[in-house]
Amino acid sequence: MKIGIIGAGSIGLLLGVYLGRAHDVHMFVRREGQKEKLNSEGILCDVLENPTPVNAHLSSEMASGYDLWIVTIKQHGVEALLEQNLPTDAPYLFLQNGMGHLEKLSNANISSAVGVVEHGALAEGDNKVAHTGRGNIQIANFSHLAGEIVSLIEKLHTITFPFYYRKDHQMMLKNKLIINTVINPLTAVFGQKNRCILTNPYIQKIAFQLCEEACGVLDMDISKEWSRVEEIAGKTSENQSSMLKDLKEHRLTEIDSISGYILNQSPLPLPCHQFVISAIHALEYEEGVRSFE
Ligand SMILES: NC(=O)C1=CN([C@@H]2O[C@H](COP(=O)(O)OP(=O)(O)OC[C@H]3O[C@@H](n4cnc5c(N)ncnc54)[C@H](OP(=O)(O)O)[C@@H]3O)[C@@H](O)[C@H]2O)C=CC1
Ligand SMILES: CC(C)(CO)C(=O)C(=O)O
Repeated sequence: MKIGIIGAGSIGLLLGVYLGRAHDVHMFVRREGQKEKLNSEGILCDVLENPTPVNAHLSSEMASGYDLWIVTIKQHGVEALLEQNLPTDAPYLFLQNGMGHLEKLSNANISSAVGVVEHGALAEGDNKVAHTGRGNIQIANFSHLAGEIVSLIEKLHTITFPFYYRKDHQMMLKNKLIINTVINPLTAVFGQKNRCILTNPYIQKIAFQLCEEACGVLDMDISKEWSRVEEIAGKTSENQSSMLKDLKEHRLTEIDSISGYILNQSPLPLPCHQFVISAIHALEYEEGVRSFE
């Protein structure tokens, strides 16, 4: 397949390095320097022997003639991307954490699928990625893709880099959202690795309260979801969450489309969510990436 990947950060590079071994992969980036590096050196990954050659372009150069677009930019960039004049002859796969993008997608004139990434990845420069946690990517139809999605997944799937089909996009994204709304803000506020959810009883207590609030809003079973939070915190215990990494690298976090999404869905006040959102905004302010509104 001819695949366009929009965004070459941690997840974009990870997809590029694996998919580029079997497909004609084109990376769409916004910096000329990154484009040149990708074109001349390909993508390197710590667990793969050779670099994967790819073609790179500026994202302003997106054109028709592709079989699939994969969007790996952060949530807060999705709106601006959708305002571009996007090619409409191929489907789009959106891999963002959170659920803030769904409303924007339902108003866009494109066929789309949404997915959750259960790999850990860390960009180490413009064309290098560390594959820090092996997992899979789950995909569900969002709009106008009904039968097509299964054959897309069959083409993308390999044993070393698996893709799976999920029937219900809401359930898939809600499961991931609960994990992110509990683990991400707490690890970022306290500057701790994911294991703190299990090893620090004070943090664990707040984590459980966040989980309870989120389950109430999303109508999920607290005991099942809490067990999943514990399981993921255990499996990723040595990871720094993406929110903690964003703050350390002086970038805006995805707090508004993760925890903010849950708060906005709730008819009742959610004190723990309200607090962690304000705390992350305060940390973003200290990093110089948020102004006071
Ligand atoms: N990293 C991980 O392990 C996981 C991440 N996710 C999710 O995946 C998504 C991507 O995360 P991640 O890869 O970590 O994020 P990164 O910040 O590492 O990468 C995002 C990339 O998008 C680029 N970008 C932004 N806007 C545009 C644009 N308009 N055109 C082209 N490129 C653009 C940025 O470019 P520039 O460098 O120029 O700023 C950056 O390289 C997020 O929603 C995250 O929550 C989910 C699970 C795990
Ligand atoms: C699962 C988890 C919490 C792993 O770090 C993640 O998705 C993230 O950091 O965004």
